[in-house]
Amino acid sequence: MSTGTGSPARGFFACACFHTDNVFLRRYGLHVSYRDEPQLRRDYGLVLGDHGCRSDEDFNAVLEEIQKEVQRRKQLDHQSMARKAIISQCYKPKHPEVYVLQDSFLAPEFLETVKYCTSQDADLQGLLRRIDSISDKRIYRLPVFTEEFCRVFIEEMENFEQSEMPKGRPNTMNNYGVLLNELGFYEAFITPLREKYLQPITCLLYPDCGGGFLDSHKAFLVKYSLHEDLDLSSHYDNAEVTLNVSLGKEFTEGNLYFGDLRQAPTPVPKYVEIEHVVSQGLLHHGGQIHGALPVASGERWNLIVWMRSSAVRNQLCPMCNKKPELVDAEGFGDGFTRSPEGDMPKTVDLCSLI
Ligand SMILES: O=C(O)CCC(=O)C(=O)O
Ligand SMILES: [Fe+2]
Repeated sequence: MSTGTGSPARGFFACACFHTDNVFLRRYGLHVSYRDEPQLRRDYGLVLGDHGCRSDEDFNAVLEEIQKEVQRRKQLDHQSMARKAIISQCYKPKHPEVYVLQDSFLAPEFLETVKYCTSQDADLQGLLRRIDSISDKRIYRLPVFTEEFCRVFIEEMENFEQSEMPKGRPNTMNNYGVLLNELGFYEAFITPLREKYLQPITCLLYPDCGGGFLDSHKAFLVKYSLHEDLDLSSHYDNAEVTLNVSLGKEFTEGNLYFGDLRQAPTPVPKYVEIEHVVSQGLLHHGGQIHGALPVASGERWNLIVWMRSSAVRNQLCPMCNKKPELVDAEGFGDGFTRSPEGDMPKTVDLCSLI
């Protein structure tokens, strides 16, 4: 199902768990699932207590936070589409040219790597000679954009931020940043970036996790500064493969850290800390537990592309670990499709990483 032609995405769904699972409680830095109050007390009473939620008042505040978040999620698609319509009618871009991906935005080394990956004799060993393997966790660093493109792209995002346009937030954990779908960046930028440039690379790096069968994404910018979000709690992405590109501007600290795969947590996780290199990107498995340390000064902007493979996630929703219960959604939804039983591509060996 390609949308590389610029036609809107069709036939994608979300999983019903979006309305119940992985609700982030900011003040305790915890993710919880919620069905009703007795279930919350039963499943999380102890761990909430350990995190300082002790009085009835604390517990009621938690309940209120969860109900507000669930309500927000129920209205999310509708509100996002409404914002997108207003933005497409009323927003005046400062740099309209950045909305259509050009080779000139991309680092020459990245273009070379893509060229290699699309050549007939490309293999993993050859690719690994061209990109940096950062740890044994299958995290890789590679140049992606030119520095000039990063500068202009952030300028465009700041122009949007300073405009009167309605703005959503990237996810429960990031309060600042930009949802690229609402700004109209998918059709001519993110979709071709995924299909034409990233997939040849991820196909070699993550063949066991749908890296060769990516068919949708969620893309956004995150922003950290002393007056806004400082850091990001530990989490895994709703993605098979994630691209995280450092765009600038000037900042200190704010390193990323990576632990185990969500499917294989060890009793004492070993973390690897990774610095940002402006204009370079990291590719990692979406299920790798990770977070970001606080920035100490300046402003940090990163482009995040959560890439999804329906062939993989139709079997098991990564957020609830069950067969997905499909619910209608706008656009790419959360990347699930209603596939006839057994249409999984033969070569995808369902993330057998346990
Ligand atoms: O802060 C970052 O660069 C990482 C963001 C991230 O992991 C996410 O939004 O999923
Ligand atoms: Fe993440």
